[in-house]
Amino acid sequence: MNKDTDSLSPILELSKLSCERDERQLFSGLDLQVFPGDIIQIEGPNGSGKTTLLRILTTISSDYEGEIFWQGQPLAKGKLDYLNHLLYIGHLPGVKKALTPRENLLWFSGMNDGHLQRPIEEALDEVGLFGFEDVPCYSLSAGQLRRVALARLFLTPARVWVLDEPFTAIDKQGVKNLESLMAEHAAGGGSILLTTHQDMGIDGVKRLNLLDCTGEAA
Ligand SMILES: Nc1ncnc2c1ncn2[C@@H]1O[C@H](COP(=O)(O)OP(=O)(O)OP(=O)(O)O)[C@@H](O)[C@H]1O
Repeated sequence: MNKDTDSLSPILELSKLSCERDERQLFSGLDLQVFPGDIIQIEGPNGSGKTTLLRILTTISSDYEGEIFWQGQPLAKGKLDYLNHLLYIGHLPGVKKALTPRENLLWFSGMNDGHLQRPIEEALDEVGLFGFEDVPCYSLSAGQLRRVALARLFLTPARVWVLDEPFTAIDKQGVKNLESLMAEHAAGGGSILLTTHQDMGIDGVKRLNLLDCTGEAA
Protein backbone atom coordinates (compact mmCIF):
# COMPACT_ATOMS: atom_id res chain seq x y z
CA MET A 1 0.00 0.00 0.00
CA ASN A 2 2.80 2.40 0.76
CA LYS A 3 4.46 1.78 -2.63
CA ASP A 4 1.88 3.44 -4.84
CA THR A 5 -0.35 5.93 -3.14
CA ASP A 6 -0.38 8.72 -5.69
CA SER A 7 -3.83 7.88 -6.98
CA LEU A 8 -5.35 8.30 -3.50
CA SER A 9 -6.26 11.53 -1.78
CA PRO A 10 -4.09 12.65 1.11
CA ILE A 11 -5.73 12.21 4.47
CA LEU A 12 -3.51 14.85 5.97
CA GLU A 13 -1.97 17.79 4.21
CA LEU A 14 0.34 20.54 5.41
CA SER A 15 0.52 23.67 3.34
CA LYS A 16 3.21 26.33 3.68
CA LEU A 17 3.78 25.56 7.34
CA SER A 18 6.20 27.86 9.12
CA CYS A 19 7.32 27.93 12.70
CA GLU A 20 9.57 30.26 14.63
CA ARG A 21 10.86 29.80 18.17
CA ASP A 22 12.74 32.48 20.08
CA GLU A 23 13.10 34.54 16.90
CA ARG A 24 14.67 31.57 15.12
CA GLN A 25 12.97 30.14 12.04
CA LEU A 26 12.76 26.37 12.53
CA PHE A 27 11.09 25.66 9.20
CA SER A 28 9.10 27.53 6.63
CA GLY A 29 7.21 26.78 3.43
CA LEU A 30 6.78 23.19 4.57
CA ASP A 31 4.41 21.30 2.28
CA LEU A 32 3.56 17.67 2.96
CA GLN A 33 0.89 15.28 1.83
CA VAL A 34 0.26 12.20 3.94
CA PHE A 35 -1.49 9.34 2.18
CA PRO A 36 -3.03 6.16 3.57
CA GLY A 37 -0.17 3.68 3.85
CA ASP A 38 2.56 6.29 4.24
CA ILE A 39 5.35 5.98 6.76
CA ILE A 40 7.06 9.36 6.92
CA GLN A 41 10.31 9.79 8.80
CA ILE A 42 10.93 13.39 9.82
CA GLU A 43 14.63 14.04 9.88
CA GLY A 44 16.93 16.83 10.97
CA PRO A 45 19.65 17.48 13.52
CA ASN A 46 18.99 18.11 17.21
CA GLY A 47 17.00 21.29 17.66
CA SER A 48 15.84 21.49 14.04
CA GLY A 49 12.17 21.35 15.02
CA LYS A 50 11.08 17.72 14.63
CA THR A 51 9.28 17.50 17.97
CA THR A 52 7.87 20.97 17.41
CA LEU A 53 6.41 19.83 14.09
CA LEU A 54 4.89 16.72 15.68
CA ARG A 55 3.36 18.82 18.44
CA ILE A 56 1.80 21.05 15.79
CA LEU A 57 0.50 17.97 13.98
CA THR A 58 -1.11 16.69 17.14
CA THR A 59 -2.69 20.12 17.80
CA ILE A 60 -0.80 20.41 21.12
CA SER A 61 0.86 23.51 19.68
CA SER A 62 -0.92 26.08 17.56
CA ASP A 63 2.05 28.40 17.32
CA TYR A 64 2.63 28.21 13.57
CA GLU A 65 1.65 29.76 10.27
CA GLY A 66 0.23 27.90 7.31
CA GLU A 67 -2.60 25.43 6.98
CA ILE A 68 -3.33 21.85 7.93
CA PHE A 69 -6.06 19.89 6.21
CA TRP A 70 -7.64 16.68 7.48
CA GLN A 71 -9.41 14.68 4.77
CA GLY A 72 -9.57 17.79 2.60
CA GLN A 73 -11.08 20.03 5.30
CA PRO A 74 -9.23 22.73 7.21
CA LEU A 75 -8.21 21.21 10.53
CA ALA A 76 -10.26 23.75 12.49
CA LYS A 77 -13.41 22.23 10.95
CA GLY A 78 -12.56 18.57 11.40
CA LYS A 79 -10.45 18.74 14.55
CA LEU A 80 -12.53 16.39 16.70
CA ASP A 81 -12.72 13.78 13.95
CA TYR A 82 -8.98 14.16 13.37
CA LEU A 83 -8.15 13.69 17.05
CA ASN A 84 -10.36 10.60 17.13
CA HIS A 85 -8.20 9.10 14.39
CA LEU A 86 -4.87 10.10 15.92
CA LEU A 87 -2.51 8.41 18.35
CA TYR A 88 0.47 10.38 19.62
CA ILE A 89 3.30 8.85 21.60
CA GLY A 90 5.72 11.57 22.62
CA HIS A 91 9.41 11.15 23.28
CA LEU A 92 8.75 10.87 27.00
CA PRO A 93 6.96 7.57 27.61
CA GLY A 94 3.89 9.28 29.11
CA VAL A 95 3.42 6.42 31.54
CA LYS A 96 2.21 7.05 35.08
CA LYS A 97 4.85 5.43 37.25
CA ALA A 98 2.63 4.94 40.28
CA LEU A 99 0.36 2.71 38.20
CA THR A 100 1.01 -0.76 36.81
CA PRO A 101 1.24 -1.40 33.04
CA ARG A 102 -2.30 -2.84 33.14
CA GLU A 103 -3.62 0.23 34.97
CA ASN A 104 -1.87 2.58 32.56
CA LEU A 105 -3.52 0.86 29.62
CA LEU A 106 -6.89 0.81 31.37
CA TRP A 107 -6.51 4.58 31.73
CA PHE A 108 -5.70 4.74 28.01
CA SER A 109 -8.77 2.60 27.35
CA GLY A 110 -10.87 5.13 29.26
CA MET A 111 -9.50 7.89 27.02
CA ASN A 112 -10.84 5.86 24.08
CA ASP A 113 -14.31 5.25 25.53
CA GLY A 114 -13.28 1.68 26.32
CA HIS A 115 -12.74 0.83 22.64
CA LEU A 116 -9.67 -1.36 22.38
CA GLN A 117 -8.64 -3.51 19.45
CA ARG A 118 -7.34 -6.31 21.66
CA PRO A 119 -7.26 -7.33 25.31
CA ILE A 120 -4.71 -5.39 27.36
CA GLU A 121 -2.94 -8.61 28.38
CA GLU A 122 -2.31 -9.46 24.72
CA ALA A 123 -0.87 -6.02 24.02
CA LEU A 124 1.48 -6.30 26.99
CA ASP A 125 2.50 -9.77 25.83
CA GLU A 126 3.21 -8.37 22.33
CA VAL A 127 5.63 -5.82 23.78
CA GLY A 128 7.40 -8.40 25.93
CA LEU A 129 5.81 -7.46 29.23
CA PHE A 130 4.15 -10.79 30.00
CA GLY A 131 4.54 -11.24 33.77
CA PHE A 132 4.96 -7.49 34.35
CA GLU A 133 1.27 -6.59 33.98
CA ASP A 134 0.77 -5.79 37.67
CA VAL A 135 4.19 -4.49 38.64
CA PRO A 136 4.31 -0.78 39.54
CA CYS A 137 5.85 1.10 36.64
CA TYR A 138 8.36 2.87 38.92
CA SER A 139 10.16 -0.45 39.16
CA LEU A 140 10.44 -0.96 35.38
CA SER A 141 13.49 -0.17 33.26
CA ALA A 142 13.55 2.69 30.73
CA GLY A 143 13.01 0.27 27.87
CA GLN A 144 10.15 -1.47 29.68
CA LEU A 145 8.50 1.90 30.36
CA ARG A 146 8.76 2.72 26.67
CA ARG A 147 7.20 -0.66 25.92
CA VAL A 148 4.22 0.15 28.14
CA ALA A 149 3.69 3.28 26.05
CA LEU A 150 4.14 1.36 22.79
CA ALA A 151 1.58 -1.26 23.85
CA ARG A 152 -1.03 1.39 22.97
CA LEU A 153 -0.22 0.75 19.31
CA PHE A 154 -1.73 -2.73 19.64
CA LEU A 155 -4.88 -1.36 21.25
CA THR A 156 -5.72 1.77 19.32
CA PRO A 157 -8.06 1.94 16.34
CA ALA A 158 -6.34 5.22 15.30
CA ARG A 159 -5.44 5.48 11.62
CA VAL A 160 -2.71 8.07 12.07
CA TRP A 161 0.19 7.38 14.38
CA VAL A 162 2.51 10.20 15.37
CA LEU A 163 5.55 8.82 17.14
CA ASP A 164 8.40 10.88 18.56
CA GLU A 165 11.57 8.80 18.89
CA PRO A 166 9.66 5.53 19.41
CA PHE A 167 12.81 3.38 19.34
CA THR A 168 14.48 5.16 22.27
CA ALA A 169 15.66 2.62 24.90
CA ILE A 170 14.24 -0.31 22.89
CA ASP A 171 16.50 -3.31 22.33
CA LYS A 172 17.28 -4.72 18.87
CA GLN A 173 14.55 -7.35 18.84
CA GLY A 174 12.08 -4.78 20.14
CA VAL A 175 13.01 -2.44 17.29
CA LYS A 176 12.41 -5.22 14.76
CA ASN A 177 9.03 -6.01 16.30
CA LEU A 178 8.04 -2.36 16.28
CA GLU A 179 9.10 -1.98 12.66
CA SER A 180 6.96 -5.02 11.73
CA LEU A 181 4.00 -3.50 13.52
CA MET A 182 4.48 -0.20 11.68
CA ALA A 183 4.74 -1.98 8.33
CA GLU A 184 1.55 -3.90 9.13
CA HIS A 185 -0.27 -0.69 10.07
CA ALA A 186 0.79 0.95 6.81
CA ALA A 187 -0.12 -2.13 4.77
CA GLY A 188 -3.60 -1.88 6.26
CA GLY A 189 -3.93 1.74 5.08
CA GLY A 190 -2.77 3.47 8.25
CA SER A 191 -0.32 6.35 8.20
CA ILE A 192 2.66 7.00 10.42
CA LEU A 193 4.72 10.12 11.00
CA LEU A 194 7.73 9.58 13.18
CA THR A 195 11.04 10.95 14.22
CA THR A 196 14.05 8.78 14.80
CA HIS A 197 17.78 9.23 14.45
CA GLN A 198 18.07 5.53 13.53
CA ASP A 199 18.05 4.01 10.06
CA MET A 200 14.81 2.13 9.67
CA GLY A 201 14.52 -1.38 8.31
CA ILE A 202 11.20 -0.85 6.53
CA ASP A 203 10.80 -0.60 2.77
CA GLY A 204 9.13 2.44 1.27
CA VAL A 205 9.68 4.88 4.13
CA LYS A 206 9.37 8.47 2.89
CA ARG A 207 11.66 11.09 4.33
CA LEU A 208 11.14 14.73 5.16
CA ASN A 209 14.30 16.57 6.17
CA LEU A 210 13.57 19.82 7.97
CA LEU A 211 16.86 21.22 6.70
CA ASP A 212 15.20 21.21 3.26
CA CYS A 213 12.28 23.26 4.56
CA THR A 214 13.74 26.72 4.42
CA GLY A 215 10.89 27.98 2.27
CA GLU A 216 13.18 28.73 -0.65
CA ALA A 217 12.08 25.83 -2.88
CA ALA A 218 8.46 25.69 -1.76
N1 LIG B 1 8.02 25.84 23.90
C1 LIG B 1 9.17 26.29 23.39
N2 LIG B 1 9.55 27.56 23.59
C2 LIG B 1 10.70 28.05 23.09
N3 LIG B 1 11.54 27.32 22.33
C3 LIG B 1 11.21 26.05 22.11
C4 LIG B 1 10.01 25.46 22.61
N4 LIG B 1 9.96 24.17 22.21
C5 LIG B 1 11.08 23.97 21.50
N5 LIG B 1 11.82 25.08 21.43
C6 LIG B 1 13.07 25.26 20.72
O1 LIG B 1 12.82 24.92 19.37
C7 LIG B 1 13.93 24.25 18.82
C8 LIG B 1 13.47 22.94 18.22
O2 LIG B 1 13.17 22.01 19.27
P1 LIG B 1 12.64 20.56 18.95
O3 LIG B 1 12.47 19.87 20.26
O4 LIG B 1 11.47 20.66 18.06
O5 LIG B 1 13.87 19.94 18.13
P2 LIG B 1 14.11 18.47 17.63
O6 LIG B 1 14.45 18.55 16.17
O7 LIG B 1 12.98 17.60 17.99
O8 LIG B 1 15.41 18.08 18.45
P3 LIG B 1 15.99 16.66 18.97
O9 LIG B 1 16.54 15.92 17.79
O10 LIG B 1 17.07 17.10 19.91
O11 LIG B 1 14.88 15.96 19.69
C9 LIG B 1 14.97 24.11 19.93
O12 LIG B 1 15.92 25.11 19.76
C10 LIG B 1 14.15 24.31 21.18
O13 LIG B 1 14.92 24.90 22.20
